[in-house]
Amino acid sequence: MRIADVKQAVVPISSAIANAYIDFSKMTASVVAVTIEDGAGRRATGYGFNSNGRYAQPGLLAERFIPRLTGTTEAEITRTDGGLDPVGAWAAMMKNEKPGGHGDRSVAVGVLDMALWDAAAKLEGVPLWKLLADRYRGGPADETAWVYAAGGYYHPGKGVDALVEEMKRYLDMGYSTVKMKIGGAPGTPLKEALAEDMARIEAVVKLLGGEGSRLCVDVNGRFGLHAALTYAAALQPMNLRWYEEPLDPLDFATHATLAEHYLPPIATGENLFSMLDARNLIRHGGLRPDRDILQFDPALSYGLVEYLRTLEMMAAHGWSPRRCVPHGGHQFALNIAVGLGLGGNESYPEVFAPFGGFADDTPVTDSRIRMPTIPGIGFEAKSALWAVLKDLA
Ligand SMILES: O=C([O-])CC(=O)C(=O)O
Ligand SMILES: [Mg+2]
Repeated sequence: MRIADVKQAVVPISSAIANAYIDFSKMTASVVAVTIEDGAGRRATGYGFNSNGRYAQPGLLAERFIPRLTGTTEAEITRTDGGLDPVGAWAAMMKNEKPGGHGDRSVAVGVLDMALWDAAAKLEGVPLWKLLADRYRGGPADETAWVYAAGGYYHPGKGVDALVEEMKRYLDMGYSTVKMKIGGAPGTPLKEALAEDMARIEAVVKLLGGEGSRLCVDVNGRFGLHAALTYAAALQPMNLRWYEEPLDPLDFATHATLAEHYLPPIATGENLFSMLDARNLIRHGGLRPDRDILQFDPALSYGLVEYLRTLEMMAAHGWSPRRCVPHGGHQFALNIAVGLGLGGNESYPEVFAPFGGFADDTPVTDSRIRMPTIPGIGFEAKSALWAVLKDLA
């Protein structure tokens, strides 16, 4: 195995939407193409990108991670069975990086890691979900994955009617569970903000036939403990599917306090970027392995090599992989969900195109989706995304 070529580019992933913490008017993503030669005359190009919510990392890629990857030896990136070894590539990329302080470096490594797994599966001629089930699960992959429609963003002039219309479109597409943003009126007195959000939530729950268990709400880390508890008291009787990122993602003790007072599921983790951060959440966040949801996004958090460590850590703490529903709505996490038996995956039917969304011709039925069978992650089967990636290599 030899790294023949690595290309990178920065592309916009911007739109006029906002959550409670940021707007996406200037959001960018890094995309990479990594070409591998296997020494037996076969070549494969894998592609990677960094999900949404963190910006493109061209400097880190150009200065540190691409040179380390192209400088790897055959032995470092070849498995004993002859296949490409993303684990060895990961170790080479992380040489001379101190522990802790993950920041944006986990994004740069995650982009390259995605491309390496895409290439590894292509070299073996199998879809990534199958390669993962074969290498790490020792059993068949799941036949379908549970997916839910994430949206409900703030948008200038968007009122309750437009929110309900949006959610109705998701139901018409085959999703039965949806997610909306809340907590997006900072500066408004808490009582008024809560009243406004409860009107938005109740309108969507009404559309869902009164079933709160089909709605997730996402605060994007905006609340402090007082606001989180005030909302929790109002939300608890609605029995929502989950209450997401109510608090700062790294404030573990405060999560533990909230979890003592809010009984239905809490979801968090999309802004934790390493196995060690995830372990701190499990150790100190007071989350409950029988109901809470972990949303680590492999594309933002050092890739699948690190995600495998996170799953191992979870197992050691009594957490099933079914508690994981990754953030990001991308095909990489969907392959991981099906191949490794996670609880499902996020989906963005109307935002973050073309990086969000799955292969063409894989319709969602009852909030479940099937995988394409082409080799790799399946980017070539998603025409809008392939149009962005294909000229990179
Ligand atoms: O709005 C965002 O940053 C995305 C997000 O939280 C999610 O998909 O859960
Ligand atoms: Mg979120």
